[in-house]
Amino acid sequence: MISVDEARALVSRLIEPLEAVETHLDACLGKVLAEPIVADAFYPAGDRSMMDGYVIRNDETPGEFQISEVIQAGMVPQLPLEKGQAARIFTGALIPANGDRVIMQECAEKVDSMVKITEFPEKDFIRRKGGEASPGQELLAPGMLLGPTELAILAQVGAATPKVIRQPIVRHLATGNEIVAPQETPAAGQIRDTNSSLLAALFQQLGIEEFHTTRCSDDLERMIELASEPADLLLISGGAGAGDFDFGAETLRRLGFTIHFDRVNLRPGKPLTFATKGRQAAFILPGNPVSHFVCFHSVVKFAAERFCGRAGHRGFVDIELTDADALKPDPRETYWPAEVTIVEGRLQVSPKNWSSSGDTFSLSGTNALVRVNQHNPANGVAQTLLLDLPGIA
Ligand SMILES: Nc1nc2c(c(=O)[nH]1)N[C@H]1C(S)=C(S)[C@@H](COP(=O)(O)OP(=O)(O)OC[C@H]3O[C@@H](n4cnc5c(N)ncnc54)[C@H](O)[C@@H]3O)O[C@H]1N2
Ligand code: MOO
Repeated sequence: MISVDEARALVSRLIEPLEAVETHLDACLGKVLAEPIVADAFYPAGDRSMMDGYVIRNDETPGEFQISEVIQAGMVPQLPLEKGQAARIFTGALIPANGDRVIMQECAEKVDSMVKITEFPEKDFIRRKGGEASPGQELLAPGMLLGPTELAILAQVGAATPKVIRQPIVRHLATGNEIVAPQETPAAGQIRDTNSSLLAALFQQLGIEEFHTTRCSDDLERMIELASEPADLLLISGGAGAGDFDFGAETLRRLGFTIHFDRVNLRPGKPLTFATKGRQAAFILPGNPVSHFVCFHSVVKFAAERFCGRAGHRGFVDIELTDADALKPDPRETYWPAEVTIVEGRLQVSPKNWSSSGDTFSLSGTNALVRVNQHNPANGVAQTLLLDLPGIA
């Protein structure tokens, strides 16, 4: 049985980021840049006013100035400033030739075609040509995760179809004769399928658009047929164990996958299985929903991130624990569902009360996992994996 860290190391070694594809800017949020982005020009392209006001020369003293022209943002100034002149200017407009400083309109008084300026502030209120970037300067490096601010930068330099790493196509099979759709009423012995909704939402949260899910009975031939559909990442829910009707591993073997591990020192989620075939990867996730949640956050998410070219951090942070007795240690490394809240300006983590890995209800409000080794965390502080930030809607 391997550790979670060993499982992640194998996943990292065996999964390669997918190829780069030109993608429209509107579809780039959450994707990883595959090329350097450089400035296509000087930014700003010319000296620009930072204020609405009047632009004058440097060799002036306070007094009255003749207004030479009106320069709106988007216009090209027509007249060089002569001594004794001021041009009316607006925020973002180009500074005319000989213009050295902008006086805010609050410090000026316009009288007909003249403007009276009694005082010159120290600051010139001009954004200088090339002050923010010069042509060819690298602004975004390959490998960068594109968030809203990076999209603004791409837009500014006209990179409307940057190359980003393609996202994986994820195919999910929820297996089991006992599972029925959420809108159905289960007959005796049946249960509603919760894992498909859970995984679909987790991949949606990850920003992965192509998540295809199908329910399937414990029927090896049917599982092979469905698992042969095109996918970069194949997920089989249930059938991870060694029971007579656990066909997950056999499905993968029959499709030519190599199984790299089928047991992880993880609670819940011990029978988590990982396999690859060429550049394809597959997991069999133990059927219980809490196991699904934990397997996703400890290993499966990391695999999806690798495909996307993301770094896949797993930053445990030490957080004050409210109820250490609720944590029941086990020989396996446990990832305990928990809720982090902000109490009087500090983070606190409260373990959820879960009785078995089938207890979906105990996951309500979970936004963190607490790592519990052989013993309960000492000194009231728990190693906590934040899945979401508390207090952010
Ligand atoms: N003799 C042993 N039995 C079991 C062992 C073991 O070591 N020896 N390990 C246990 C552990 S730990 C786990 S975890 C499970 C793994 O089971 P499987 O992955 O084979 O999953 P299933 O048996 O198919 O299902 C387990 C459980 O989850 C329910 N389930 C399945 N699919 C769904 C779904 N889509 N939505 C909601 N619930 C689902 C299923 O009905 C079962 O109750 O094996 C233990 N047994
Ligand atoms: O590994 Mo199982 O997921 O504990 O129930």
